[in-house]
Amino acid sequence: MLETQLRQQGNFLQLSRTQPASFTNETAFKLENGTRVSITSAGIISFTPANPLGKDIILSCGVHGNETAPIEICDELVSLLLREDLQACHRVLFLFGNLPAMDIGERFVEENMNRLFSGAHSKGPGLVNQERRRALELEQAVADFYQAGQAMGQDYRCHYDLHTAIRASKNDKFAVYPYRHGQPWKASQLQFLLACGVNTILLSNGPTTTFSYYSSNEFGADAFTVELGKVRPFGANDMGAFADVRETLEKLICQESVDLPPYRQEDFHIFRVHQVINRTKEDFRLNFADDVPNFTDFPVGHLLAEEPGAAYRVEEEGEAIVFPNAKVALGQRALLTVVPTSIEA
Ligand SMILES: O=C(O)CCC(=O)N[C@@H](CCC(=O)O)C(=O)O
Ligand SMILES: [Zn+2]
Repeated sequence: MLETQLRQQGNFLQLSRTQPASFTNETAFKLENGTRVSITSAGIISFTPANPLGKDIILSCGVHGNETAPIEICDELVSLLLREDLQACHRVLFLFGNLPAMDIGERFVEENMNRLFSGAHSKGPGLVNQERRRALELEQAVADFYQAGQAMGQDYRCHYDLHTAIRASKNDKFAVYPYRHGQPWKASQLQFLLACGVNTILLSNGPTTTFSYYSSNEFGADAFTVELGKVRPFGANDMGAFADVRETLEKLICQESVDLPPYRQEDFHIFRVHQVINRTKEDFRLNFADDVPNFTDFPVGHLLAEEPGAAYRVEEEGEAIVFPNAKVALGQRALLTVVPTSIEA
């Protein structure tokens, strides 16, 4: 009954949100084209072709519940795969992160899930809320998926964690490249992101508790947090703005390889993280307006933010702001600053 509904209607996300208990026990079945479908929990579904080619691909979305465009993109891809209008040739795992936050149209219910990976979910008070328990469940889904792939001889891992930003951005689509502990940044990955319409890259300067860093650091996956424009409610996204990313993800899943032109530095805006400014006091203030877009730069010495006992100023030429949010929980990142840089091709 569940299987028939999924195969005919492809409505996995809708069922996950409205009847999560249907997926308490694993649901597994084979499509006519030989692909094995496995659902291990609400919002967690994988597709394994009969003869998978070498890539183990993870696409996650909705780690923040109000970031709807990526959820709509993944929902459509899952639906097409279930109805066999698309056929995967690589293994692919889709993770719809924070289902309860989607229902209330908020970034999170109790706690920002994208600060809870790499074990942070179990630190401090422990697994006390649904975001913490879900972060653990998502980590386990990633580990199980990649370990099963390894046992099958799969030889490549990637994870694109799809988001949208709270503010408008001067560069509308951008990606955060998690810290690689001295390993080289990969130009081929930047070419893939460019094909998705993402021409702006932030190179992280240290470990974080984000989902993309978890997959990169613990499983050697090519992993990114990908920001696909600005947050809008379900149904309010101009899906035409996501045609490139939608098409390129389809190629990633359904073609042996994605044809990409050689890397050209001039196609990109590349930044490295310079300052990570955390809110440590209740009275934390940003010194610019709410509608100042991401990637706006300020003159050296300009006061960016302050709280009792601390003033944060621009330190380098071209230093620009990203992800400003004065309302984050105490101890969390309230602002990143970035400076232009380049990578060796
Ligand atoms: O626009 C914002 O302020 C936040 C958008 C967002 O959710 N960004 C991610 C980035 C994660 C990373 O640094 O890799 C986040 O803040 O979790
Ligand atoms: Zn987000």
